Amino acid sequence: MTTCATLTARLGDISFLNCAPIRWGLADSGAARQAELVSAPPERLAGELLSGGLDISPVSLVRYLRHADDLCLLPGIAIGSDGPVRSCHIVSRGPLDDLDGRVVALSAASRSTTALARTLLEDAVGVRPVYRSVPQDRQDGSGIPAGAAAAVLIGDDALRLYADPPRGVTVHDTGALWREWTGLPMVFAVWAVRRRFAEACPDAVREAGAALTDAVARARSHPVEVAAAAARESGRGGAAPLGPAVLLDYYRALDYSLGDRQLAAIQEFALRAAGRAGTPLHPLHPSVRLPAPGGRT
Ligand SMILES: C=C(O[C@@H]1C=C(C(=O)O)C=C[C@H]1O)C(=O)O
Repeated sequence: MTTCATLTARLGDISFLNCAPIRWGLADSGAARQAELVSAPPERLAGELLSGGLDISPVSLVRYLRHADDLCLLPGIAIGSDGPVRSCHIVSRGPLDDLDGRVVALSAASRSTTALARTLLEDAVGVRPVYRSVPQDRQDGSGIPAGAAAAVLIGDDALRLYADPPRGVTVHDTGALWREWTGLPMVFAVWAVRRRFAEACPDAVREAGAALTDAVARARSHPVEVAAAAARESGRGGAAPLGPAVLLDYYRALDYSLGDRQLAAIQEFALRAAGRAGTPLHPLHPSVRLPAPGGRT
């Protein structure tokens, strides 16, 4: 049985710096003290959400589009960019049009960027690489594993490569490539709600949605504090810390909104990337609407 209480939804949190502003905003408002926040990489969160261990979580856009029958889209919040995103890349040792027949390593941590990169390489650049899935943490300093000519990677590792590209490696920002090709923003991740939880506890969902959009607004109005907090977070676990200036630029590039342009971009992505994500992608349908208070839509 599902029990409902305000802000007791089990909330996922992507353990990358892309969600540091949201963590900051939830701490600033005090919502973080009430909510149960589970931090993990996006694929682990998707597994937890689909198996019922979480109620609401950010997941890769592809995960949402694949499972749109079981998930609702939380309105008003996403992770995307209108142009360069700085943390979702194809990294290569040569031009992208040299990748025909060569091995491109795809980070197993990503579903959206890997499908986007395949679409860009095959349909915009016009090459047919051979793909190999690799755990992202096995990639070496260049981001490109032995035997591969290029790699697709996301998150903090990708942001580090962007901030300080190794010699001989070119970083191709997939948000920028998608924008050049389609004129549209890209949505990499959305917040999804288990449909059964949304139907049973619409008020808890609305409250969690309000807390998250409020967290984004708070972070947006304190960019310097957010960048400083994220810079401290970036050095945890022995990683080389990123400077606040890099993070300030990163959060300027990231767009946490989900408006009409982003919804149109999701439709376009679902059409263009169909077949590159392993399983069919649902186009957006009325299921994006949350159930109305007191009943189903
Ligand atoms: C901007 C990012 O957004 C993300 C990209 C994802 C993907 O490619 O599947 C999934 C979740 C987000 O973490 C990033 O990870 O750098």
